[in-house]
Amino acid sequence: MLRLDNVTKVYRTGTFGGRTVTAVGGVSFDVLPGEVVSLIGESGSGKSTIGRMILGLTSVTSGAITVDGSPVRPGKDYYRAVQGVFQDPFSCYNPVFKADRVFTLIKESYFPRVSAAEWTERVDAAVRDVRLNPGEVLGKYPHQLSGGQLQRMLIARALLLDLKLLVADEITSMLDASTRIDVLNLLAELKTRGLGVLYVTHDLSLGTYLAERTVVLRGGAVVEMGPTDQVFGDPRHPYTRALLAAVPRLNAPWEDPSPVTSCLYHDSGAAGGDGRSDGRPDRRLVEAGPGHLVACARLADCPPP
Ligand SMILES: Nc1ncnc2c1ncn2[C@@H]1O[C@H](COP(=O)(O)OP(=O)(O)OP(=O)(O)O)[C@@H](O)[C@H]1O
Repeated sequence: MLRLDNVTKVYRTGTFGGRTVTAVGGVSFDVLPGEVVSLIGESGSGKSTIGRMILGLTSVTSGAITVDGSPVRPGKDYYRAVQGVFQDPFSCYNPVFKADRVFTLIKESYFPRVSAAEWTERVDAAVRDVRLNPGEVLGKYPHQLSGGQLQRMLIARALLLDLKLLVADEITSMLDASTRIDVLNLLAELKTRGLGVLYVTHDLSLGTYLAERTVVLRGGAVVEMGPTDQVFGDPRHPYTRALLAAVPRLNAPWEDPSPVTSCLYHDSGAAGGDGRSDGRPDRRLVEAGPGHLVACARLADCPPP
């Protein structure tokens, strides 16, 4: 199980690192085995930073990320269990080598003692698992394959390991509509194998398609999270409502989301007598229903995280 506990990431910027950007502030959520959780937010909300911290590609400033109770430890053992697939499949392949070199590298690192014949069988099985025909994709250069085929080969590569968690960061945004649905259905199948999937996207409709739970992120903090049907069927935070209102609908003009008339956080008394919290965004989440958590909707009245 993946768990983020009050995770914050502050980047240093500027010529001598004199300025800082809080990309993620006090985020807590988990992803259970066999569950797809979608992490939704607009550009710059901190989604990729969370993915990169889980994959050990950037450090955590404070808080903790654990997988099955162990902290992120970039290295062979960790990547045997935790893998990422990203938006642009072409950037993951060296155009000089055939695309199936991604499988060879996995064999060299993780399974050097597996015989060539057995490895061929395993690769064929993994490629078929992602609904590709080995005869059509193996032995080809990246430019001879489509984005969808390359993306599925990266998922097949992950399946060759003893994977527990897959971070899928905008993996369908460069694919055409039908290939996108194929890849989403594939992710949905992965969860039946007990794999946890963190599906990072800015596209609401894709997130709702396959995720049991949804985490809505804004400005590096969670504004609402819970069962997907609750978050999108009964959105309680104005930002979630605004996101939903912004989804284009055929024959329906765009409407402003309904104005904020109440705030669960303040109205529940969770803010204390003076209406202020200790500034930790996760503390500002209150329960709107079972497992359905909503942040303060009058952020201006609360101290910044
Ligand atoms: N290496 C970095 N150094 C400094 N600031 C960064 C760095 N990476 C990201 N940021 C900043 O952190 C914030 C969150 O960025 P992040 O890429 O995580 O957002 P995102 O939600 O994934 O956006 P997008 O959907 O556009 O990829 C942004 O303000 C971004 O400018």
